[in-house]
Amino acid sequence: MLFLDCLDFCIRNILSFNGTKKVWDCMRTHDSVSILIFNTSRQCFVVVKQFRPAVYMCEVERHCPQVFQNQDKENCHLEDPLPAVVGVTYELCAGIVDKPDLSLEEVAREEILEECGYCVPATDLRKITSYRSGVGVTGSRHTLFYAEITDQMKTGKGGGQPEEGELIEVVEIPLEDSMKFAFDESLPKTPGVIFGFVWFQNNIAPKLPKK
Ligand SMILES: Nc1nc(=O)c2ncn([C@@H]3O[C@H](COP(=O)(O)OP(=O)(O)O[C@H]4O[C@H](CO)[C@@H](O)[C@H](O)[C@H]4O)[C@@H](O)[C@H]3O)c2[nH]1
Ligand SMILES: [Mg+2]
Repeated sequence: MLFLDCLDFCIRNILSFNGTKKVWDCMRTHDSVSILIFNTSRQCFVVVKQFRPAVYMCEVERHCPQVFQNQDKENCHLEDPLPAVVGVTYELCAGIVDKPDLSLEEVAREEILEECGYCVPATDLRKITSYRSGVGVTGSRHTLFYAEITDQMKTGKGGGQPEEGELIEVVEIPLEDSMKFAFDESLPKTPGVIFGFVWFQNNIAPKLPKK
């Protein structure tokens, strides 16, 4: 495959100084977007809670390492399964970029509507920045947007697309609690939540009207 030949060539170039050959497992994934959503009516962030199978499996391994000792087994059966809640994380509203005819802003707009139920014009989305996510395994590009919403913009319930296996709970985090929330390690969350809340403190909070 051209892609792999090219990668092998690059790696050989980088490492040719000592002749080391590097073998690495990579996964090709879609780029993605996420949105830091702030409700100006009630001064709170809107985030989502989702069950993540990979997070759940890490917790299974932490609690019952013996389950993974026989690596050849394709399906592992747990006699006493951990509750699903150990695999649930707080996240920004987000989505994969899998519709080539839509701009990143349009993908973000669709995700806000599907997952959180707010109708935001794509032109109202402000790009914060983009970065590489999952650099150890995937290396895809992730773009972070900021959106302000009001209660009047709520047109649906959100919750994602159950027919695609999505089960999403919409959660509001009051601005005054957001820094404590961001650094509370007992609440599992993505780096995007922490970065987004800190970005807001530096860029938006100083301009908010004083109460
Ligand atoms: N949510 C989130 N918050 C962040 O802060 C955050 N920071 C990074 N990321 C990364 O963004 C990517 C896309 O996010 P999602 O998994 O939420 O993508 P969706 O398009 O909404 O849904 C898909 O996955 C579903 C299963 O959950 C299926 O059912 C759907 O069919 C399918 O389209 C993921 O790589 C995730 O690592 C975040 N993602
Ligand atoms: Mg999503």
